[in-house]
Amino acid sequence: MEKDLQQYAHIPLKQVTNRVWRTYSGGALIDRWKKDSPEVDNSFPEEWIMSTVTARGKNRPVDEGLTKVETPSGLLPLKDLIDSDKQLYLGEKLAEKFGTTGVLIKMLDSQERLTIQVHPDKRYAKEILNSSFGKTESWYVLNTREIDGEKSVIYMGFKKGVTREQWEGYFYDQDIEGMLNSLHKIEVKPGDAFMIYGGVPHAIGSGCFLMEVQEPTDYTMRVEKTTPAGLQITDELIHQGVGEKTMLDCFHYNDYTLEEAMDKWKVKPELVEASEGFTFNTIFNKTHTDCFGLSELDLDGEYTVKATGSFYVIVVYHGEGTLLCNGKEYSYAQGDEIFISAAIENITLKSDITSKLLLCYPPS
Ligand SMILES: O=P(O)(O)OC[C@H]1O[C@@H](O)[C@@H](O)[C@@H](O)[C@@H]1O
Repeated sequence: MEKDLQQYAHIPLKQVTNRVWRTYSGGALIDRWKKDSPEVDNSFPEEWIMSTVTARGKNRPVDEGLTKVETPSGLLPLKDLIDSDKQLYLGEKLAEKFGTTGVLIKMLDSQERLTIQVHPDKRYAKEILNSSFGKTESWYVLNTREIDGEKSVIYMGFKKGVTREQWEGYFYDQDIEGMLNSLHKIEVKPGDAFMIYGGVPHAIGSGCFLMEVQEPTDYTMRVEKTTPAGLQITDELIHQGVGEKTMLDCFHYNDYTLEEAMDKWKVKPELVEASEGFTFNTIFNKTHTDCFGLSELDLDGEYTVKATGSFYVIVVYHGEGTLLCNGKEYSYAQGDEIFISAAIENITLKSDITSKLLLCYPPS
């Protein structure tokens, strides 16, 4: 069996749709991107991509969040393939250092504002949650929609002058307006990119469709006990079992002006390479974090992606074409999520329809 599973490290692997339950509603723009109809907003507003992480929700299926990929012998959990030969699938360095992919990728579409929250940094994750990963994350805005006349915004970081004492007061009083007013509110548009480091308070507003590349955990500390739509959040989802006091330690109580916050966390995509048939931009890279990376390839022709020694993931935001891998041609189309294992040498992408391809990378 192990040997059988190893053979799939030499072909591009596409995953099947993998929607995950959350406390907020959304997802219609994920349906649009996937060309699924009808386009509906419901409690499955996230698509988890190449995930070997299970989602933390109350009374949810035990394997929720885990990716299955299409292989010539049917659908198989990505985790089983990787576990059959970590070096082959992940690459030597990752196999040794983490023994897992080290990254989680998501498409997220909010119909309502998400609750105000924070994620652990590595130190908190280790000391409090006994996890070698925190949940530093990144948002690359792909599309926006106005909902009930509200522009698409995000909330990020404490405003200048906000103190821990104030924040704790708002939490114990459940003063949501007080909490929202303590954070910078930023209108977003497609192409905007933000790093959300562990410890930084944040909330995604309604009408945001974004790609999120992040550390591979589902640790979210929520400070709102009722969601904007009125759903009661259980204690477990508020503090992940560590208690409210320790939950409040997860925040970094640093305050910034809006300008400082934007300088720290808003990321400008940078051109790496361009020719007549393609433009290759880096969005998130080593200058922002060593936890993951994201690049964007706009293709109207041909481009060869060079092997890096680690696996990577191609997400087709739009377009259509072929992927040449180990002498064989495969097709790609909008909505595809493709795992390219470390065992695969260079691949060549050729577009039939102008394409936007998002390349997601594991820790460097
Ligand atoms: O707290 P809920 O509504 O479940 O949302 C949790 C979501 O929050 C976002 O800010 C991101 O961190 C997502 O990765 C996460 O899934």
